[in-house]
Amino acid sequence: MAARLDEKLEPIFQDVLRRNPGESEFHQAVHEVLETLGPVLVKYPELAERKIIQRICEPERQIIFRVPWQDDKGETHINRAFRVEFNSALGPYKGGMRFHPSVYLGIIKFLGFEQIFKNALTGLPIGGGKGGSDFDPKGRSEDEIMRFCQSLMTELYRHLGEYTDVPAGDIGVGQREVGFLFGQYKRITNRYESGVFTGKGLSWGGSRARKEATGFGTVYFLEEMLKYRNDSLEGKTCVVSGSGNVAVYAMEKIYELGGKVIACSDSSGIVVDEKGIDLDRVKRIKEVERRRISTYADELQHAKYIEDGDIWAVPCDAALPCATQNELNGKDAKKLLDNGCIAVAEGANMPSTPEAIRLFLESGIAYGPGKAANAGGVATSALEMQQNASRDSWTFEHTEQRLHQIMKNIHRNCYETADEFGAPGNYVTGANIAGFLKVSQAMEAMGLI
Ligand SMILES: NC(=O)C1=CN([C@@H]2O[C@H](COP(=O)(O)OP(=O)(O)OC[C@H]3O[C@@H](n4cnc5c(N)ncnc54)[C@H](O)[C@@H]3O)[C@@H](O)[C@H]2O)C=CC1
Ligand SMILES: O=C(O)CCC(=O)C(=O)O
Repeated sequence: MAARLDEKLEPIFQDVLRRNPGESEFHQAVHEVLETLGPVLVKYPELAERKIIQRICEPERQIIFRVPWQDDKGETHINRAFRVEFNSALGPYKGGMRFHPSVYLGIIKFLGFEQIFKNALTGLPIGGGKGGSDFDPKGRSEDEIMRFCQSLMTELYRHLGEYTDVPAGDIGVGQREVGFLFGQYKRITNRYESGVFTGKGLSWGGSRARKEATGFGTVYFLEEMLKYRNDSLEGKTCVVSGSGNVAVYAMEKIYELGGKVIACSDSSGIVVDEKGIDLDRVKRIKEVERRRISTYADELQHAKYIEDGDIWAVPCDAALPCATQNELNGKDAKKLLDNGCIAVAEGANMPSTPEAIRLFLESGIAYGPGKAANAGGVATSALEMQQNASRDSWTFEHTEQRLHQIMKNIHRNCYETADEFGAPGNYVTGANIAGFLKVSQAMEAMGLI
């Protein structure tokens, strides 16, 4: 675990450890936020008296339930699912659902905790929540996935609602799964409540640019960080981990803004293509055929596939971790810095370990933490909710323009807040404090909640 906290914050963290045993990812996420809040308590001592931090660290509600389902052979399986409704001071709980075998309460809690601050930074009326299951979709047929989603929603529906809790996708949950989940919600409740889910298909209430939003937003954030340093993405070499929803559209926007992507990955290995990753090929392999990224190198002789390879060892100007938590550790950070990397923008949630973050901050490179850099996805989800509420459907251009402006605002807010609290250029401090102040002010106004 990272450095000791200041004397007011350390007991709060010790309490989080005691109350949430074994949830290491949640501890990590809380510690990272507490590390930056010292100057806030100096400026606003009343927040400490009213235990606002302790309240924010405790979810408003945690739902854990059984999901029984049958595979194609008739065999019964039991999975566990979660929805952590963390904080609703700013709006209905909002955050994705993750299907991955590694999912347990500690992962959903870390994601829900991050979501509180991220959603506050968007400036839109959304609280923080997250959900998921230890179900592994890999190798499952479409029918099996549908049955699993229907069983999960048969329990979860009673906790959702457009004014209560609004899920979306995350790892292992894309538009197909959102369709199965939303369909079962509609069937059970007998309500076409479009705003209860985001990431929907365009013909049934989805928003244009939502699919692209997280990746595009991450690159807009990167562009802003570079612009503030009188630099740009033009001609920059980038590596992007993952090849899922966030990674694919981050790559697309990098190309649009004049950069070049030379490596991407999946959970089996990495692909390096010095000529520039062929994005149409990646989209076909991943979005249509749902195959491994190694297929890329099978098809293109000049590209290199390295099983279990280390993407952060590929020299680059900018690195975009877009796969999963703790995928970039201290050694990786050192490799990136030694190879001349000047910027890191996180498309994934908490992809860098505390040691990696420390090295990035000490080096003075442009480092954009996930809760700021990847907020474009959830922001566009909130725009989807706006369109649903007004029975409207915006153009791609209009929605993307809104997304772009939101990312510029988030960047400026983080930058200026970091400055104000004595940490110029430190977007971790800026994002945590700006998000925290917005949520705590709303909580204060509502009394002891
Ligand atoms: N989808 C969204 O709108 C948002 C997603 N995120 C975050 O972005 C990251 C990626 O999410 P999506 O692209 O939506 O998911 P996805 O399921 O579309 O893609 C995930 C990618 O990460 C790789 N991956 C997953 N687990 C891995 C592991 N243990 N080791 C190595 N690679 C692994 C997968 O092979 C895949 O390429 C996650 O951290 C998620 O929480 C953050 C904000 C919004
Ligand atoms: O669009 C959403 O509601 C959720 C996006 C998400 O899960 C995230 O920001 O990590």
